[in-house]
Amino acid sequence: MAYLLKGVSILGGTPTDLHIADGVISDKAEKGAEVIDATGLVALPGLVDVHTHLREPGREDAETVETGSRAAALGGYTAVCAMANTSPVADTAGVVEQVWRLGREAGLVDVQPIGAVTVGLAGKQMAELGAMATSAANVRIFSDDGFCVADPKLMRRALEYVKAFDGVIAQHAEEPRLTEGAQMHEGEVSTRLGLTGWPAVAEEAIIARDVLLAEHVGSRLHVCHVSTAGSVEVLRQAKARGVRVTAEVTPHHLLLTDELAAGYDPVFKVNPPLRTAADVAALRQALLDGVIDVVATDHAPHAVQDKECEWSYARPGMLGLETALPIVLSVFGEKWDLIADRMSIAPARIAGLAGHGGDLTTAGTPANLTLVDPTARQVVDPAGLASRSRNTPYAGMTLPGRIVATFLRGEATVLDGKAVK
Ligand SMILES: NC(=O)N[C@@H](CC(=O)O)C(=O)O
Repeated sequence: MAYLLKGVSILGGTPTDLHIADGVISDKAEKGAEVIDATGLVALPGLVDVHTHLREPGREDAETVETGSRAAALGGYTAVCAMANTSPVADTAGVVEQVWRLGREAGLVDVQPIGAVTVGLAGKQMAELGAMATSAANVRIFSDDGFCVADPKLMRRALEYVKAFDGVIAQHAEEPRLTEGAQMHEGEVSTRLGLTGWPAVAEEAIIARDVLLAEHVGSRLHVCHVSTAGSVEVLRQAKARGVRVTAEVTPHHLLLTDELAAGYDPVFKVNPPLRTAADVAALRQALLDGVIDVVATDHAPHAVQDKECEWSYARPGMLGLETALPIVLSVFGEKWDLIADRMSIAPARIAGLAGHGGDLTTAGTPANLTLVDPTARQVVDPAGLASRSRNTPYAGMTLPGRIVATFLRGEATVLDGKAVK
């Protein structure tokens, strides 16, 4: 299939014609190419999410690789990294290969499995990292996300181990003793509501420890869902010293605050919790500065019974894939170079996904891209989402930026704002 995107603006530049043929960007017109009128549309390299929960195997009632892939494509993504906290846990070559195969069968985005750091995410014994790395799934990111690798000796060994294949440990930074029973951010609002607090220092202490460990062993560390101003300062100092650390922030931590817990609606319960307006401001600045490298969704679908219940019983987590770009656009405006770097180029580099985050002006680049109408406004309707779950914190909000089309290796996965399959 060949396409001609007529009058498209690549990263907000002067309108031009973009040719796609044989899976790549082409420098010449192809006979019989399907013409898409792209006047007013912006082309971005396909978005890449380094932190997605797809729930398969085990919780197919909340999401499957296929439904999550469809949500991703509709959100402008061409690749997602699937977190390991499935059931069974993705801690063996067998499970990561299963997820990878399901992703290929769905064929809507590249699904790159993340492997667990420890067996069963239990934090006791290192999983078979080497076997996962050399499996067909070619795992490079390892994470116990949902849980912190709290044991410093185990963390050190894991960091050392992945050096052999240029892997990276993605840490869920949460000191477990400091967050026992935690329900929301520890601060004024938690005191007022009488909910047990999750103090900022529980995140900052682990990041501080881990950057020192990564520095000591000369290995790569990635910090998941950074949520506090203090964490930003720890990262800023570590990067200034040359530590090999990268970090992500979620769309929800760039927009929402702990005040939302006041209504006790569990849709706003998430881990790490929503923080204060001062934290939100620091995270925004850190993304602009590059102290935080990427926006990652932490797309965390949950079944109705796990969310529509009492706050303290609800699972933490929010949907993210279908709203990430609109949220980032609403926060930063049309900063296309920033958006392309933080949502595609840098995440592709961190995850080692060659072929994603490429230069759309160069012929031969794999045609992984998305077309956005920045002027369109859409009201978020949970019932209209492609995800199998409904736990979006943005219901009823009007957001800018409609994803019009997405292409994976030159094949449309989304056209006219609708999934092709
Ligand atoms: N981010 C979340 O709030 N939830 C994650 C895991 C976790 O980090 O707790 C999930 O898998 O649901």
